[in-house]
Amino acid sequence: MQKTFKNEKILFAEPLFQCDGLAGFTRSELYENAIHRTLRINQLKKEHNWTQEDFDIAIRCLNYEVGFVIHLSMFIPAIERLATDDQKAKWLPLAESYRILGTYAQTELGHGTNLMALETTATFDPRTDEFVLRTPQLSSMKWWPGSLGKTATHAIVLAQLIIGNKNYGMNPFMVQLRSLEDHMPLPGIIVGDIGAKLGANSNDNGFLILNDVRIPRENMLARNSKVTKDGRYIQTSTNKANYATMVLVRLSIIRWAEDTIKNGSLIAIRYSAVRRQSSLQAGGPEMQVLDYQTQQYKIFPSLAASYALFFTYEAMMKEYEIAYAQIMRGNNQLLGQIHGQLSGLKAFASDLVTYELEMCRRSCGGHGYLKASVVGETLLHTLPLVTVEGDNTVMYLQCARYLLKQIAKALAGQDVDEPTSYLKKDILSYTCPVQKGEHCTNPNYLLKIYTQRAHSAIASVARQLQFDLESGKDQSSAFNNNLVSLVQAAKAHCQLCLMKNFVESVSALERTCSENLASVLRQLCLYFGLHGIVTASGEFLESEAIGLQQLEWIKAEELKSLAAIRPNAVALVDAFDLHDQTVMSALGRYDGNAYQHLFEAAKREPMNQTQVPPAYYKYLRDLIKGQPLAKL
Ligand SMILES: CCCCCCCCCCC/C=C/C(=O)SCCNC(=O)CCNC(=O)[C@H](O)C(C)(C)COP(=O)(O)OP(=O)(O)OC[C@H]1O[C@@H](n2cnc3c(N)ncnc32)[C@H](O)[C@@H]1OP(=O)(O)O
Ligand SMILES: Cc1cc2nc3c(=O)[nH]c(=O)nc-3n(C[C@H](O)[C@H](O)[C@H](O)COP(=O)(O)OP(=O)(O)OC[C@H]3O[C@@H](n4cnc5c(N)ncnc54)[C@H](O)[C@@H]3O)c2cc1C
Repeated sequence: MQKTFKNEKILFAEPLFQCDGLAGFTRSELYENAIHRTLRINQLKKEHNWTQEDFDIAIRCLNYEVGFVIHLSMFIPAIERLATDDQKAKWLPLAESYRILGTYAQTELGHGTNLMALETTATFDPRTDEFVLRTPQLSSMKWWPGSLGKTATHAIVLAQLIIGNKNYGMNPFMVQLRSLEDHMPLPGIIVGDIGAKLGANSNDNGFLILNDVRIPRENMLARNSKVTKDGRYIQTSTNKANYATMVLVRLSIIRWAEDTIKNGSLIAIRYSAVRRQSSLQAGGPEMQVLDYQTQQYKIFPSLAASYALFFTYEAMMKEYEIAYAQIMRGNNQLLGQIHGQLSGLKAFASDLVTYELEMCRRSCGGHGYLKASVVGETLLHTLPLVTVEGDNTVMYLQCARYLLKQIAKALAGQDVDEPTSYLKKDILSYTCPVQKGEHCTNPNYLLKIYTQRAHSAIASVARQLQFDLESGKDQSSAFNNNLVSLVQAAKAHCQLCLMKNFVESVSALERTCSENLASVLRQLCLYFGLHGIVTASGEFLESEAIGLQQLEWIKAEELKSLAAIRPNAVALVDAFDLHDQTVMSALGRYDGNAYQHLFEAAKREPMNQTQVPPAYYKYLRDLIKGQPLAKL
């Protein structure tokens, strides 16, 4: 599942990467430890001639609990996508050698989603051939960018370009924030950390106020648009190309989601295999909780999601690479497709894993509430994925916007993109392929059902929008009246994408892998499809992709699938090939000794380093001895 990291032994031989001790760290210690880790991984990369992929896998092995995440995942990619060749030649070597440390400063205190309303300005001053950057009011200050608080020496600042009295919209500007001599903020720069978060507290997300900060004209990243010395704005590519960095990160978030749900399902399944509790026969032996149908119903969806997201990430990475190669050659034909696809799938993947991680946590009972189980920590670290790189609702709406354009093309008899080719079909010619119970065991039949449900959802909201417009509603009112249905249509399309990628990937694999493995993967794919229909049965019925009889057969087959998966459940999470130090969980260790590891973790608890707590001498002693308490 994860390209086996041949360097795992090297990495985890070092105490720095042994994760048990992170509990109890202060924010400053977490921050420092994260920086130390990234720089040490960089040294290991050089010492052992690791590839960039090895470097990336090492970071994933540490659950991204490293420093410079935005420098690596946004600042450098933004230079690669938004800078001219000359600017790349200047800035990339500095960034790649960590001589400058960067962030991507787009979100403001007052705006994150609505980029058109960003308040930071970059005003061209022809007298000095400079831009003057300012955050004009409180709500304008940059707020959230990772590494901005205490680390970044430079920021790619997204600001409204002003020339004369005209606003040319959001453009990217390279701004130095701190001295490279003493790390002090430069004149006009007020910068700091925005404070503790629910998780990811090793990251110094920060705020930035710009008080008339002057930068040279050549600091505007000018691949897609530039300003001439005499103040003319020249656009060399669509301004949507300035959004390219976000598209890449949305792809990375799908893999981040895959990594977190693999951790969660591994912890839940391994613990459920060793935990014995209660028995079905009076006086009988206690059962492995993994044998309870309800426990399987709780956690097998996370197992199936792990594989579904793995296959979808692999497929979308290929789709992105094709699109990006064309875009970097100036051909934006696939820009809309890749934006629409990745907006929706980033939202769907992060929604899916945050829900399933909570189910994994709950499945561990009381121990799921201990930090040492790590499943709760994993959820806390995953929660931002529903917001970062675009709030999920807004991302679904971007996907829906793309789907509306595609169905309009389909209905006009024009070509449509491959991911939406199903919209060309005649929706009325559909017949549910499941005409008897055993048909539910055919993933291809289920795929047809997903296709019809998605097609129906998109067609239905398109019709409703058209009806609202023809009834006299203006565009924005018609849209706002249908936002919920638009989100629903986007989710239907995304769930179809996951199912399609799962079915096609297993079909390709079975041509080369053993029949045993093929049969296990087919079973998991079938379960993923059945469960997805059951959990959204209302929409599948509403779309007439299935009827009540089919739903009855599908529900029965889903429960049978649980029992079929049970014998392979532990092997399927072992197949993730995750090191204990990656999972870090006392409940999910490969040796299965959950109770011993829980107790070891408890013994490491700082409060247990002394038998009698300081509070005894302050409060408890007199209380217990019946002595009057001093004034508190
Ligand atoms: C080493 C470690 C690895 C770790 C890997 C993971 C790291 C994760 C770290 C994450 C840290 C977090 C970073 C951030 O959050 S950065 C800030 C992210 N912010 C956003 O995403 C803002 C969301 N808002 C928007 O994108 C836009 O405001 C929005 C799309 C909602 C609206 O755009 P706009 O205002 O321009 O208006 P329209 O909707 O009309 O769109 C106009 C046209 O532009 C097209 N479009 C929009 N976005 C894109 C895009 N990204 N790419 C391409 N095209 C885009 C849109 O389709 C419209 O086109 P048409 O006119 O043809 O329809
Ligand atoms: C951990 C973390 C790290 C981050 N790192 C960075 C970074 O490095 N760089 C950076 O620039 N930013 C960063 N961000 C900011 C992030 O990109 C924004 O928070 C995100 O884009 C959401 O925008 P917002 O916060 O303004 O939410 P809002 O858009 O204000 O969302 C509030 C509510 O309004 C709804 N809403 C908003 N617009 C619409 C609409 N058009 N239609 C329907 N509903 C709508 C949303 O669905 C949501 O329910 C980070 C955020 C977090 C949490």
